[in-house]
Amino acid sequence: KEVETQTKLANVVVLATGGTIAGAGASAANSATYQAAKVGVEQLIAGIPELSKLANVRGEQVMQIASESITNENLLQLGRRVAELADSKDVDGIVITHGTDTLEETAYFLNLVEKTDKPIIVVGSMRPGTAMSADGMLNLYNAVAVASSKEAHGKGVLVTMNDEIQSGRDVSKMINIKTEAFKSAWGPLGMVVEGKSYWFRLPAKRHTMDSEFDIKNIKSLPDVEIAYSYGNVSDTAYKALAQSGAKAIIHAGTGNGSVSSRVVPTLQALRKDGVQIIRSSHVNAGGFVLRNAEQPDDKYDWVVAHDLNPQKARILAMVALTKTNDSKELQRMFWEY
Ligand SMILES: NC(=O)C[C@H](N)C(=O)O
Repeated sequence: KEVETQTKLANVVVLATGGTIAGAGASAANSATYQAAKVGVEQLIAGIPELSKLANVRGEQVMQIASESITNENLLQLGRRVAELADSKDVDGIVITHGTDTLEETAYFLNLVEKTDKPIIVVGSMRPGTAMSADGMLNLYNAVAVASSKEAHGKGVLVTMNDEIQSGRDVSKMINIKTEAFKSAWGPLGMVVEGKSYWFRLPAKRHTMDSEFDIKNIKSLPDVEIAYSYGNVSDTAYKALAQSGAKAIIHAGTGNGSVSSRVVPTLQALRKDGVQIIRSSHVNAGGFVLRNAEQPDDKYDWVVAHDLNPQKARILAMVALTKTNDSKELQRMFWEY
């Protein structure tokens, strides 16, 4: 009987990339002072014997870095490995352990470019495994639970943090000191409790199987940079980014992606020179940027990022620019993804 249940378990691969979930501190009291990316994937898996009841789990160490240091090359490397595994009939679900600083970027990237309906779950932790009340163990357990479930198929790339199942597209790190750190302006898709998932809503935006992007066709990612806005902002950063070769600049604007009158002429000129200008918002709980509100985007030929925060807008812009440099097409993509 036991053998029978064993064979029915899903095959889940844990791709480890580093982060605090693989972090280690000097003492159990060190919840914030520690080194990220120290513990290997085998040790992470071995630390949760209960995983073997959920799935046949094996690990692969893809990289071992703190996620603030992730590069476009790292993203492509990870994306390609995920695609290979998703193509394998021996793999039912994929979990990626990741630092939380750029977790939302990687999750959104994979959501755009992986052509599979198999579950892909990105997970991290806010405290290292050596700390009191470390959250990584349960987050990873929940990730494997969702990755091995039938219900997670076709829902795009997901993130399991703090018992919630979030869409990789929507979720963002909102605070860096609480375990309740990851939120979406539009709410979680579901919850995981004791290894079982409970679903409440579905993602509405195009993703994975329904996406026009495919990691297999992406050789490299173009340079897209972000410039932050605030009172008394100057145009220095925008000019410097364009000069260094940025194909698009994400304007991390105030409010509705508004642009200071000191910066508008520079952004108009940069657009004339061929740089795509994409207006997003850095407001805390989630921006909502509309075309021709605050600025005449039609007239200036700018694009709006709608509800994507600046770092997510950078991801979509890079992926989109591998297909087109037409601002109308870019705008369509920003509405659809
Ligand atoms: N909580 C974390 O994972 C933060 C860490 N700096 C990282 O992103 O790798």
